[in-house]
This record gives sequence, C-alpha cells and structure tokens, in this order.
Amino acid sequence: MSGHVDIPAETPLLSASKLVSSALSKLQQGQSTDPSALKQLQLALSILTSLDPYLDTHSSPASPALSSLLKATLEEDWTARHKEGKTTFPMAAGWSAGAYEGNFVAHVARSIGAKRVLEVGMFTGTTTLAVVERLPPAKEGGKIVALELDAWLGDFVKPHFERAGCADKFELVTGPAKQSLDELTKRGEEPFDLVFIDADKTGYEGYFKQIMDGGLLRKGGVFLVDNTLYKGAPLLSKQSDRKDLYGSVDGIAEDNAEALVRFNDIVAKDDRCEVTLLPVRDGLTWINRVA
Ligand SMILES: C[S@@+](CC[C@H](N)C(=O)[O-])C[C@H]1O[C@@H](n2cnc3c(N)ncnc32)[C@H](O)[C@@H]1O
Repeated sequence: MSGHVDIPAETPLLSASKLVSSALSKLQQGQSTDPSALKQLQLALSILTSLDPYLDTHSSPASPALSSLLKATLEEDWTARHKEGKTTFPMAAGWSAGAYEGNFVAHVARSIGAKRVLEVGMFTGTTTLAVVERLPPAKEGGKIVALELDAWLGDFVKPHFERAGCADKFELVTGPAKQSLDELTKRGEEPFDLVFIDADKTGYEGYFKQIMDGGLLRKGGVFLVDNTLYKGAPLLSKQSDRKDLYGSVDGIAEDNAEALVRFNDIVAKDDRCEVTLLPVRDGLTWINRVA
C-alpha cells in the first residue's frame, strides 16, 4: 500500500498552535480579560521565536573558516555593491542559508559518501564552504561545482576557500543557471552525488527537469531543495489565503511563493523520486532519485 498516512506529529509548532488556538477561542468567546489567554499567547510566541536560535545553539558550531565567511557576509555593504552593479539583485546577508543549514547539507553529503556536489545559487558560498570542507581531497575525487549569476561573488568567496585549503575542490560557473546547466551537460560532466538547489525560486522547476533529464544527478543520488515551505505560503492551500499572507507579511514575493507551491506538487508526484519535505528553516526537500 502506498500513499500518505497521517500520523499526528508532536512538534514544537503543534504545541504553539494549540496554545494559540486555545487562547483565540477564549478571546473569541469575549473573555478578552482572561489572563491565561494572554499567557498562552506569550508562551506560543516564545516557542515560535526560540526554535531557530535553539536549533543553532544545539547543533555543531561552524568551523573557523565558515565563521569568518559568515562574518564577512554579515558585514558586507550589500546596498553599495548593488548600486555599483556588482550584484544583479539587491541582496542581504539573510540570503545566506547560514551555519545550521550549511552544516545540515554538509552532514547529508558526508552521510551519503558524496564526492561530487552541485550547488545551484551560491551567494557568498557559506553552504558551499561547509560542504567542501567535508568532501574527500581533490585527488580522491572531491569536488563541488557552484552555479552563480554574479561573477563578483566569486571574488568575494575566493580568499575564504583559499584560506580553508579547499580551493582545489571548488569550481564556480557564472551566468544564468539554465545556461550553466546546459554547459555542464554538453561538456559531459560526470553525474553528481548531491545537488543543492537554492537559486531563483521561479527557476526551480526548470532546474529540476534539466538536472534529471540531462543526467546530472546519478541514479541513487540526492537533491536538497531550499525554501520549499517559503515563509509558510505553501501551507495555505487556498490561493485567496495566500494572497492575504502576501498582503500582510513583508518580504514575501508572490511569484516565488506560487512557483514553490507548484514545484512541491510536481516533485511529490514524480515517480522517479522519493520525497521528504523537512521543516528545516524555510523548508528543505530531500529527494532521492530512485529511477
Ligand atoms: C538564496 S541565495 C543562495 C544562498 C546559498 N545557496 C547559501 O546556501 O547560502 C540565491 C543565489 O542565487 C543566485 N541566482 C539568482 N538567480 C540566478 C540564476 N538565474 N542563475 C544563477 N544564480 C542565480 C543569486 O544571485 C543568489 O546569490
């Protein structure tokens, strides 16, 4: 028997939602002065806001090289770089997946014994560095290829990879990822063991198809795809509710959100894949290519 069997998950988010739901029903019954409702909402808020910092502090810390790259990412003047034309988009340090997720992708790479990794959308290379530090030496086949639109980001990351002693395991291919993936296929690049997709969200569907059809991920290999719970939008099944979300929370791009709603539906139904959507940060989908 196959399909989805829902076993209720006991998670921090479930606790928070129970608290909010109980408090809300009291408030809706006109008991707005009930102090327990306020306390429940405060507890819910604490749980919701503590989750990500707690995950960070109870997971392995970043290596010295990764800490220094994260610091440089945080301290960079992204507004100035965009004005100078060095970056296509107005970027921010928050575009980095950060130490926790970078380390998670690296754990996966190590656990599956990956030697060859492809990253689509590098930014300041924090995940790239976390992964490359754990790959086998270049002479044993360890290699990460990162695709990135902006060549300037290559200059930004280079000294960090050199200092970490990993420059020989790293190749950057600049330009639009669609073209770069075509180039990799044309030059007969050996299939990768792990592919991390984290570039423009409206491109995900195309990148997934190109990688699968172009044979860039080996059979048995793993995709990790970032932002698949994009700010919570895919959790709202009605488009009218999602529109309310876009209107009420800053920083949610409707085209990105809708692209991820579609992407999640497509991969969940792809019978060449085994798919687990993990609530890691903004959602991380783990896809095993089985055919
Ligand atoms: C969210 S950031 C990547 C973060 C990075 N993977 C990490 O783990 O920290 C997305 C990156 O994708 C790049 N990007 C956007 N559109 C792209 C495209 N069409 N082709 C290649 N890269 C693109 C952006 O320039 C940006 O650096």
